[in-house]
Amino acid sequence: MRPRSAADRRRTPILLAVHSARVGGAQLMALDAAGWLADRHELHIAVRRGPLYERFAAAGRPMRASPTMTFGWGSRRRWLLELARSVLDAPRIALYVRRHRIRVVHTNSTVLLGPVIGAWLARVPVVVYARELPPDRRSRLLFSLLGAFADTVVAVSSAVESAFAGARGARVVRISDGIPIPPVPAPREGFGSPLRLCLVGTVNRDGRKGQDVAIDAVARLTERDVDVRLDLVGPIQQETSAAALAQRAAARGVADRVRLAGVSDRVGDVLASSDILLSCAHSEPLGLTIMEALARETPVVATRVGGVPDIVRDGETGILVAPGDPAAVAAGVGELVADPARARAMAARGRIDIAKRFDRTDALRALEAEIARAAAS
Ligand SMILES: CC(=O)N[C@H]1[C@@H](OP(=O)(O)OP(=O)(O)OC[C@H]2O[C@@H](n3ccc(=O)[nH]c3=O)[C@H](O)[C@@H]2O)O[C@H](CO)[C@@H](O)[C@@H]1O
Ligand SMILES: O=P([O-])([O-])O[C@@H]1[C@@H](O)[C@H](O)[C@@H](O)[C@H](O)[C@@H]1O
Repeated sequence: MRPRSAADRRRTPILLAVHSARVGGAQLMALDAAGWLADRHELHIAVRRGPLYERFAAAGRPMRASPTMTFGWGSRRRWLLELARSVLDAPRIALYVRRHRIRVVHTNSTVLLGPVIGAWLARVPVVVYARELPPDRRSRLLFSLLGAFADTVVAVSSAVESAFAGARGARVVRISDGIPIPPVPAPREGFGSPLRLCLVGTVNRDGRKGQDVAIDAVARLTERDVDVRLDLVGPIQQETSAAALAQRAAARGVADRVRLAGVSDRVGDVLASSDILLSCAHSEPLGLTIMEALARETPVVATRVGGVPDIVRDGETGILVAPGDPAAVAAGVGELVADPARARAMAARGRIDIAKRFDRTDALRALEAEIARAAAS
């Protein structure tokens, strides 16, 4: 057997638990962290099957995933069942942790409870990345449990940090997710005709990303004779939700202007070729697509919810509007279109600001430091 080198001894055995392998911000950020941690440590990954599974499995040693909790919908009975399943999974995790001498457990989402209790049972620290906002009382209870069992809670924004304000036990720190900053784009002239809007986000049953509001905003712009197209890009979780959006566009008379594009693995290109990104979320813990748009100097109109004001400086780097208000979204778009030079200047300032505050490497280094801190405790 090869003697362990000094570099090997510095490699900490870490178990990363990921809540799903579907395309979504919390999963993509976990994938990025997995690559970063795997280059520097011994990484084990608990993740279920899904479109991103192979990429996770390539980064670390895969193990069976833990059950998850759902947020904001479903019956009380279902929630209790999920809670019971999560708790019952904890001994399996504890056994794995002991057997593989794991030093830290890291979870990518607050919907995972089993690995947190499992680590506690095995007496190793847990670092929870909190990327959600609790929509109801049950989720707040879940946050209290996480706060009690975790060693460190990493909150992705000030809004998420506030949701852990009363948490007992855990150290709560804020590390916003970061993105790779692309090269400065070629200068663009004015806006396109038709005006190309896009909204990037999952189509799911709770309509959290506000695609409905974006469609209604398109209808209002059309009434004002603005020739506009809207691409709704993102995985479609329920066909019924997608059908409801298509129906809405038809009912507002803008079916030919709205396209449900489905999931894309080239969101950067979509953003770079759009005139304006709309972020119409009703609730948003952070909002990666806003950063991704600004990093490409694509102007942004976004709802003032959750962590979004952490990203967008209203009137300086983008336009913030009230949630659930299509007229306000349309007015925000109108404001940008009326003054393309100002819109470009805002987006250019946005790029500089994003590069300074939301750089991928800075975020990953900060996370690794928290994991190292926990391991040393
Ligand atoms: C409701 C909720 O909990 N939202 C949070 C969640 O994920 P949520 O899944 O809502 O993530 P975001 O909207 O922030 O980001 C989605 C990510 O998926 C990518 N994408 C999207 C569509 C597509 O077709 N292809 C694709 O690759 C986007 O480029 C982006 O990188 O974690 C993010 C990361 O902390 C936070 O910013 C969000 O506030
Ligand atoms: O449901 P799903 O698409 O697997 O996962 C979702 C993620 O995409 C999102 O990033 C997370 O914050 C949500 O709470 C949710 O869990």
